[in-house]
Amino acid sequence: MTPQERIAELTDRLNYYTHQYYQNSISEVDDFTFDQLLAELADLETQYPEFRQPESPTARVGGTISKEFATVYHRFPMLSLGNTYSEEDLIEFDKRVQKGLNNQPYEYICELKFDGVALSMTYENGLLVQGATRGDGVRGDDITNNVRTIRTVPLRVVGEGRGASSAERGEVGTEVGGQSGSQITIAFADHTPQVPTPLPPALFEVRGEGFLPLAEFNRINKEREDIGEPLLANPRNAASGTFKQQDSGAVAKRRLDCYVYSFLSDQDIFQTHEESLIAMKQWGFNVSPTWQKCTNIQEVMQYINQWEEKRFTLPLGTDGIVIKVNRYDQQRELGYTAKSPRWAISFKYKALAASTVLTGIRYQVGRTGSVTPVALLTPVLLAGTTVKRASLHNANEIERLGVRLYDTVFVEKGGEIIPKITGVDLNRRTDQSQPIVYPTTCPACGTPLIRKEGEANHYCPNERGCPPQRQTRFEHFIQRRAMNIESLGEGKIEMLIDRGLVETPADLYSLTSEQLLGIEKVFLDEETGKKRIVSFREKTVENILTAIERSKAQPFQNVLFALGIRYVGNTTAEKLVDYFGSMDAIMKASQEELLAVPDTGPRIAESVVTWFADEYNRAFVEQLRAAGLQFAGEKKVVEQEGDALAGKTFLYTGTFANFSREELENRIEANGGRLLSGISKKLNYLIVGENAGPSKIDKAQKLNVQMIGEDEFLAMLEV
Ligand SMILES: NC(=O)c1ccc[n+]([C@@H]2O[C@H](COP(=O)([O-])OP(=O)(O)OC[C@H]3O[C@@H](n4cnc5c(N)ncnc54)[C@H](O)[C@@H]3O)[C@@H](O)[C@H]2O)c1
Ligand SMILES: [Zn+2]
Repeated sequence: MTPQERIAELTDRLNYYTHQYYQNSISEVDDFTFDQLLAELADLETQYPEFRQPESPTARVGGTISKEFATVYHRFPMLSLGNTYSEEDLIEFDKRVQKGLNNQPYEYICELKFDGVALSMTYENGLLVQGATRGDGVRGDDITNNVRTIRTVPLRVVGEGRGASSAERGEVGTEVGGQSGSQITIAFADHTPQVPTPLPPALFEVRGEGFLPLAEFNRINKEREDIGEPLLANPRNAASGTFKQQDSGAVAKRRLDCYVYSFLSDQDIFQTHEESLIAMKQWGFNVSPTWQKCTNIQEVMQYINQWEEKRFTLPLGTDGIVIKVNRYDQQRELGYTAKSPRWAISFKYKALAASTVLTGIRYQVGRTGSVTPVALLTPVLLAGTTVKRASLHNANEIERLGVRLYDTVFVEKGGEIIPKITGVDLNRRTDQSQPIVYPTTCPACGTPLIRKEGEANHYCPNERGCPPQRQTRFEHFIQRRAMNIESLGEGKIEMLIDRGLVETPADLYSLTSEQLLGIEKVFLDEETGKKRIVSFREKTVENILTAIERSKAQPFQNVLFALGIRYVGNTTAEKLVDYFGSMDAIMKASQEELLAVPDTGPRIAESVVTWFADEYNRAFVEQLRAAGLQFAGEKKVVEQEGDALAGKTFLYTGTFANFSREELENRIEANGGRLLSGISKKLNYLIVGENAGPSKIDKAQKLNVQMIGEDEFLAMLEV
């Protein structure tokens, strides 16, 4: 391949990855590979500037704007950061800074590089007036409504100091619990203000990283697994996808967070970046306490080393550190390239890897029957924890890696809690290695596995008889958000099933204390080899039976969720109850009727109809009814106000001064109108609010749908 061809190829490939990454929140390659290809392209372009493509990714900020949101122009460009993976590069950077500043003294502020989505937030007279994405650096998407859902982003900034927290005072002992099981104590640097904190100016902007906390990411995935939804790939892409959603109600359900790391204003109220970090914290912004001032590059190196492993204890994913020249006048002196500031750089950690032997594979069967292979490894130390397992996702992944049993494999720890296998050390493959034969039958019950068109996972179709599926169906049923009988956890269900006391969760309601008293089982912890005895003593039995009895009062919405219908999570259950009001109405509903429920698509509708069509499931439901569970809820009654909108269909976009989304929907229905879920020829009116989505407006124009404002809508109601 000639350099010219390689340049063209790299440009295309990198632009494609960039599009996938920013537009579709998908990483087709890992960041290290991406950065290497980008560096290769930059090198080639320096050598052969004549072949440089006009759309080269080397001089542009990666993202773009999308049609779903209104476009905003940034007051100050939102740039990228130069990045490096080596100490040598960092020393080079330091030399450039030194030279650029003509050997004046300077200091750095080091921060963690948070792995999420860059956000810009503008405040006017203390109020949050705009939240935007970085976009192409010049223009971004107006996602104000989504940014407002972040609880740690103040909607209003009052200039009073909030007083320093213990972390800011540099006290040791703040606990950060990102990793399951381990609590590490971290000492943060001293962030005591050196100068009095000024009041915030009338107009200013803060920038930060919007992220999905790891705990939240895991919670969401656990829920998705429970109802049979595909899992989110990683916290960064999940955060990016969430910020792009239109429905800020759905965004609010994922508890996003934001660490703020930069301040911009026309007024010079700070001399240094450090002052701004301290002040933003005092004004009520969420500033991570992990930053530190370093007086030379050696101290920067120490900071880097110090955080290499410790960063895994933080509540979010981080992929490196960011080094910034502290003084603003010096930042100005150093200036910018087209893509990034010359006064800052990021140092990215190479993913922490270790090599170990794959000793076996355990195939786990989930509630909805999906089979997931888990790699069993010879224990190895990685980022401060002993790793014995790694995720392998599915059969495709095993094939992609070409991994065999007893191979030496590389395991890496990225942002996720469970490490993953990233490759095979072929040099160390021995005669002992054996191909992995993916099971064709369920490892738990022997039923032949099936694989649905287009799905990566294999399933065990024996929903009823398969022990782990049965077990997890109970776990689903007793969880707090369902029937709330959590006192049955810790192996107790297994014991009841083993004894033949229960077959389905409905059988719980006929348990008696005579049946339970005295049951005992010894559990052996595989990892520690410790024994644990669970026995049903008088007190335990009493607690369990009381909890079962009490669960009969759980609202209908919880009961519907507890049934364990695929794709029917908590939110969907709530919507179904709002719409139909009772179990009988839902059981009778046709696919079409179900589709009329807000946010219910064909996948859910089909799943509900199929589930209730099954006699076994219906018998289960009847048993629950006989036990006295709540089978009806509050149907959301829309009190009719009139019929001014009768026969007319509506859809809305944007936000409104007089109504919330819900109020607007209620008013439409209360006046005889009907809400549609998308723009089609059937739509009569599109109500356009503030920050309306341009793509909806485009489509409405094309289909000649009448667009009205909030006032016109109100006027229609008056008739
Ligand atoms: N895997 C892929 O397919 C793929 C595709 C495109 C880009 N990428 C990744 O994205 C990177 C390019 O993205 P980029 O241009 O956003 O650069 P970047 O992510 O390397 O650096 C800039 C960004 O860092 C973030 N940041 C986090 N903590 C910060 C802090 N304390 N201070 C300042 N900024 C902080 C900000 O969001 C800022 O916009 C590449 O290096 C690559 O790793 C990956
Ligand atoms: Zn099975």
